[in-house]
Amino acid sequence: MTTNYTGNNRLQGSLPRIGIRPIIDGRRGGIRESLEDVTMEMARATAELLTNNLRHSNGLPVECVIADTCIGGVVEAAMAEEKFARAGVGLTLSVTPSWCYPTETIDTHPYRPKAIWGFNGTERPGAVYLAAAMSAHNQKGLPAFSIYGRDVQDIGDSSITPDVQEKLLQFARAGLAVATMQGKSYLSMGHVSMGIAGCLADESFFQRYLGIRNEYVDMTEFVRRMELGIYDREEFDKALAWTKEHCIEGAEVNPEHLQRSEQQKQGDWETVVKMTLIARDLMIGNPKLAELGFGEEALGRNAIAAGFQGQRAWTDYFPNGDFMEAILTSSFDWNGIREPFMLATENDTLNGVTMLFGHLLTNAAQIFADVRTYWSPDAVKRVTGYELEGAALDGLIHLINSGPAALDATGQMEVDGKPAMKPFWDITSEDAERCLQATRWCPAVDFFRGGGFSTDFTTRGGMPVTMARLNIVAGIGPVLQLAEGYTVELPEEVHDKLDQRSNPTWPTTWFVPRTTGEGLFKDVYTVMNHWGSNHAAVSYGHIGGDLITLASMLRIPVSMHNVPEERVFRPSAWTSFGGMDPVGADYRACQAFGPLYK
Ligand SMILES: C[C@H](O)[C@@H](O)[C@@H](O)C(=O)CO
Ligand SMILES: [Mn+2]
Repeated sequence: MTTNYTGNNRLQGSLPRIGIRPIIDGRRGGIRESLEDVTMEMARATAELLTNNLRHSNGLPVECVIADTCIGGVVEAAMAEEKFARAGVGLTLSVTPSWCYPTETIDTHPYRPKAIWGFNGTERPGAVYLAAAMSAHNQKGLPAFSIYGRDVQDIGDSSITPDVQEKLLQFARAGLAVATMQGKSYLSMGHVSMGIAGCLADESFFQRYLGIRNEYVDMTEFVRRMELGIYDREEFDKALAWTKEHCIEGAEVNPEHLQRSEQQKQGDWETVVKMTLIARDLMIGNPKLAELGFGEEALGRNAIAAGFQGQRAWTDYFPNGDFMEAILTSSFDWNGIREPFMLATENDTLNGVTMLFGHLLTNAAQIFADVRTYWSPDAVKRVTGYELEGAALDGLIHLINSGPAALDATGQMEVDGKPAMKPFWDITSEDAERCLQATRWCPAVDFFRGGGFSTDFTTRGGMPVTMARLNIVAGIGPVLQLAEGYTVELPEEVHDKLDQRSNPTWPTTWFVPRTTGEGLFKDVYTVMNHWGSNHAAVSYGHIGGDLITLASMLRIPVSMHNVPEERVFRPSAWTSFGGMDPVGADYRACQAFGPLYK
């Protein structure tokens, strides 16, 4: 399989760059001159760190743009701003080892994420500037992130200490996510699925918090395109052949009278492959369609995320979207290894956004899941006779989407010998093949009268993951909740007994959140009992700190998390909203500053 960088970067809009702003004491005749080199070196070192450690989710390198001069006053600040505007800078990092003049030099862009690294060296009062600049940002209502290393360094020491590196990268990952979403679309294919409120696209939320435009297409568009052949028919032939070779049919669990004939199933395979091509083309377009005479369709909808309603209007008659959603959210298909798409089942727009957050922060595929069942140790013992042990000692949560999930979630890829979900550029064709081999495609069950093929696999245990969900609550607006934890594996016969009670043809991830013995993380049951929706998006790694940083940039409060304090990184202003009560301060700050794009 080849690695294919053309994935989703047919999206319009430049990939955001990071602006680096070297700030300096403007006094010439000695002071400024003595600082020029060391300040510009800080900028170069910062740019090198970011470029070497960050990539856009489509695999392209993240570029930094350094101001042409050190910024000692308002004119040089304006010159830098002009350069950044031309270069598509979406977030800025100011760096300085010395005292400078805050209101003359800070980044006053109204919504662009911004941070300042004040060098901890006492030859010059860099930290004094940092605090004064933060005070200016806070007085002006332009929240900014403060980065200050713990140990004093000698002036001229151009190394970036690990604690500063961590903060610079955490800020940059979240800031890139904010900037990447701006100006893109969320495409609803269909509308509300079975009364799920998350399907209601809250345009005010998308526009004012994310800068994302809502686009809509009726599901009949799939019928039009299939019947009129508005898809790349050569690719279809290639895709169908690949599907027949790599997608192994699984158990037929339907009763006789509901089973579809072999002929029907062959037709269903063709339909679901076409649906996959069409959904992708609807999201990001396809120049091949223009060659077929369909210029408008070739453009797509510039969708960085989308949802497919599926149930029930479509699935009561046509094959369901499980294959389409599973393949598109995976990091590979018949064209090779590529960036996964963010495609929400049942068009749950809020879970789709949560998937998008996780994807932009990790660059990996995301799991869409129903949060279906909490299994207590007693219940597992009663039903299976098995005593839960190890990480599952306190019980476990059955995450199982109603049919599809990214094949990356099989956990067949590894990092350092452990199950993982990797950015597509680190995935090998052997990884992809193992994921496919660990998956069975089972004829759809009775919920889906029109047939289709659901994604049956069980995630390997031992993977660090973060479960999250964006909710919208009247009177507050968007609220994020998250739980870091691990996947766990049950003995096969135990899993089968529990799985058979649910829907054994669907994808299972057994999840145990990290609990603290108190509050919302008192125990596993409490986490499930306070989950705000039927769905969750699951990312690889413990990314709760990054999600908290991202949420603060978007002014979205976090209602529930189990992230240790040292990984919680928000703008310095949050402290003034009651740093002794961080959760309340978060709510008060988000309320006070309001949506990022107002
Ligand atoms: C098949 C069922 O209708 C499921 O799709 C339904 O229970 C859900 O997934 C609800 O989120
Ligand atoms: Mn669901």
